[in-house]
Amino acid sequence: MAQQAKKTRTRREAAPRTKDRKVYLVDGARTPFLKARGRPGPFSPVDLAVQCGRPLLLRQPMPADAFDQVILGCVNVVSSEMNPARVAALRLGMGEAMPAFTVQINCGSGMQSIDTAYKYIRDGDSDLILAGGTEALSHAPMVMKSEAVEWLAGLNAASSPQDYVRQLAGFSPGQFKPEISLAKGLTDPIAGLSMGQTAEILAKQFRISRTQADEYAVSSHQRLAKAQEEGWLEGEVMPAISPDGELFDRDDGVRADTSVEALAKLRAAFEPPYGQVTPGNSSQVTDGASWVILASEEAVKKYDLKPSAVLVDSHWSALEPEIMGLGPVLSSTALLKRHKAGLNDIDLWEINEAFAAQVLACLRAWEDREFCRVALGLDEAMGTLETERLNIDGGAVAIGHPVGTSGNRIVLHMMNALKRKGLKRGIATECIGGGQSGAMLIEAV
Ligand SMILES: CC(=O)CC(=O)SCCNC(=O)CCNC(=O)[C@H](O)C(C)(C)COP(=O)(O)OP(=O)(O)OC[C@H]1O[C@@H](n2cnc3c(N)ncnc32)[C@H](O)[C@@H]1OP(=O)(O)O
Repeated sequence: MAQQAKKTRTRREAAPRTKDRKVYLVDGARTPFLKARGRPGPFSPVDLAVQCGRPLLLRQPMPADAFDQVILGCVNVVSSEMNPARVAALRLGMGEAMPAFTVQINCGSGMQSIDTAYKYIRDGDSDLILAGGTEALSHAPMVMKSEAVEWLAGLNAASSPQDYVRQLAGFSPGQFKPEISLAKGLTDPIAGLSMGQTAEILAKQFRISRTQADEYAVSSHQRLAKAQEEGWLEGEVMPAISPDGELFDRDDGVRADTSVEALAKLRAAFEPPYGQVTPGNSSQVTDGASWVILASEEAVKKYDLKPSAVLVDSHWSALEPEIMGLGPVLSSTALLKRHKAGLNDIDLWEINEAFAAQVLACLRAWEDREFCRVALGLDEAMGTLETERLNIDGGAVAIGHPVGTSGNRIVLHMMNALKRKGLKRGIATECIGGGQSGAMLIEAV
């Protein structure tokens, strides 16, 4: 355990800041997260961003063109919507003069957009930014194998009938079996492991049992079901209406009636037959978008905004791709150290649930003295994070995980949950495929 943690690295600003302005999280909204059900869903990435962006902008006191820029995270950009940030900004009526750019850092994309906005505002470059994440995993394209592309290129380049016939003779139907880009995208190109296999590694290393992972998954569903029932997601989840008039008003992957017994029957998804990561304890493949509005003190005063929280600090870390799921331990511990806080000094935590076993491994890592000594440079174990502080309204196992969106969703939900419960400090953190991680410290105002 300690061995593989040696190569971890954390990032810190190289130059001293010239300005250090307060950055407010004003408001935000998301779509319901819609499970990908084997065919393209009703919304493209930009459709999703527009569905929740429009009601969010309409409830603000300032006009849509008052923003300085739009930043949007998206992993799987579709070719008809290149630079989805700009397409969304224009479709949202933010004006042709609105600068907008898209960021991609796998599952960190929706959090990276917030962090980039935070730094623009903190450093005095902007006053008001719309930062989001969007992903339509159900639209992930099927791609042709490179052999098929080469064969077609050869056919196209044939300069004589003989050449053409020779090329035709090389035809093999097997070359044309499409690759699903989603499965490819969820496989680490360096480690050659699917994201699910990286969770299997953590489950073994930190001795997470199948039952523990399944219990965690059941609790995620129960917490989300309760939040839906109690209306705690109102204002955060905006209904979406498809072009043919179908209304989507809640995260549709929730299974309120699931049980540990039902989950125990599911087959391992990534390492059958003995693996323990299953469809029931993995994050779901979903479509969804989320936005957060960030503002400087000047913008808050100018438009008489009522911010929910202050974004106090952020941190990014990197580690081996094979154990990418441990990333939250690194990035959030760096924040805790910088702010001289322990795990339970933070009122609420959002750790994105890529996999139940991966979240549990993070909790175990903090309890492991040797891991904390070698990987985190601490004398003692960090301790036990009280689970009633963690993902209090469910996580990606129940809600779903549109990869470019989730980092944004957890910050949005953190700011709303702190407000609802009258609590002060929260950390939102997530693992990132490729072996990275981001964390944000937020304080309610
Ligand atoms: C990428 C980064 O940068 C970092 C990261 O976050 S890594 C994480 C990225 N995301 C992923 O890797 C996605 C992980 N998840 C998956 O790939 C897929 O969900 C999976 C391959 C594990 C399963 O896919 P699937 O087979 O389509 O699952 P799904 O349709 O949800 O479930 C199959 C069946 O299991 C059963 N099931 C699933 N969940 C259940 C539950 N909670 N209770 C009872 N039964 C359940 C049901 O019978 C279900 O069939 P129905 O929906 O028809 O009832």
